[in-house]
Amino acid sequence: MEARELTLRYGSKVAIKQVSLPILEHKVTALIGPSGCGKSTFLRSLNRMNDLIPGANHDGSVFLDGRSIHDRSLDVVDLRRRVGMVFQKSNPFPKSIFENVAYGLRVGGLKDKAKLAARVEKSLRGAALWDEVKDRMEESALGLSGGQQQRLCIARALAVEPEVLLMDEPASALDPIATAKIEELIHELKATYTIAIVTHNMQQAARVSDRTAFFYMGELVECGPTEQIFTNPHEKRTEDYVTGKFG
Ligand SMILES: Nc1ncnc2c1ncn2[C@@H]1O[C@H](COP(=O)(O)OP(=O)(O)OP(=O)(O)O)[C@@H](O)[C@H]1O
Repeated sequence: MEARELTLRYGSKVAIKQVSLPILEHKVTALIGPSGCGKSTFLRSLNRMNDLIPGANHDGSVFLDGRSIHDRSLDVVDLRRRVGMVFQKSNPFPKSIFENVAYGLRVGGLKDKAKLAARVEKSLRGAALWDEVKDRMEESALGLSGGQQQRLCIARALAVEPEVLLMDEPASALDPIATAKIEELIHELKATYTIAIVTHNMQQAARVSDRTAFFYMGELVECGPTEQIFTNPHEKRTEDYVTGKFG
């Protein structure tokens, strides 16, 4: 995926300004920066989730496989299937574990029970949750722990076989053990998926990402290999942020 000179406004308020940023295939790109700098806005622009916010409007483009995601002939539902999203707070449906993962498949028209079961199992395995839930598939998803619920939401996103996964602070509500599991999972998922992740936690960005993009007041200050951004950034503002001079 690639954003080119993307500007997004809420009404007349500019949230991100002329951001050009590639999200490289099979890599993890971390979006960092102080609160309100536009990280989530940028992330939501990648699958047009901002379209759902009244007054949101944009200039510039986002390309997926070389095609603009704002192309009139593009089906937004299909875009969101290809570019899935996991939110800060896990949001399982008040349904069984099985039905949470099967949901998108049923909406997509898959009815065959054996095929549904196979896809649900594959997705739960992909989200490193299968062993913990395989004997309780009919129980309510709301009975899972916070970390399990978040992995269930990841399984739900994986079930419809996306190409890109957008994660908005997926571990910020979790304890250190559950966080470590999510980070390990992100590492495994990048073999199959392209990932963009917003995180407030710089150690987490350093641990999970290949590339890091630093945003400040709606602008992309710089993006590069994570190690370079943390040890040898080109911009003074990046250095000040990653060394904790401001937050
Ligand atoms: N729905 C909205 N309506 C109006 N303004 C919004 C909306 N969502 C975000 N904003 C504004 O856009 C700017 C960027 O917000 P955004 O949430 O993208 O930043 P962020 O870097 O993700 O922040 P945080 O780290 O605190 O989540 C902020 O000034 C914010 O107040």
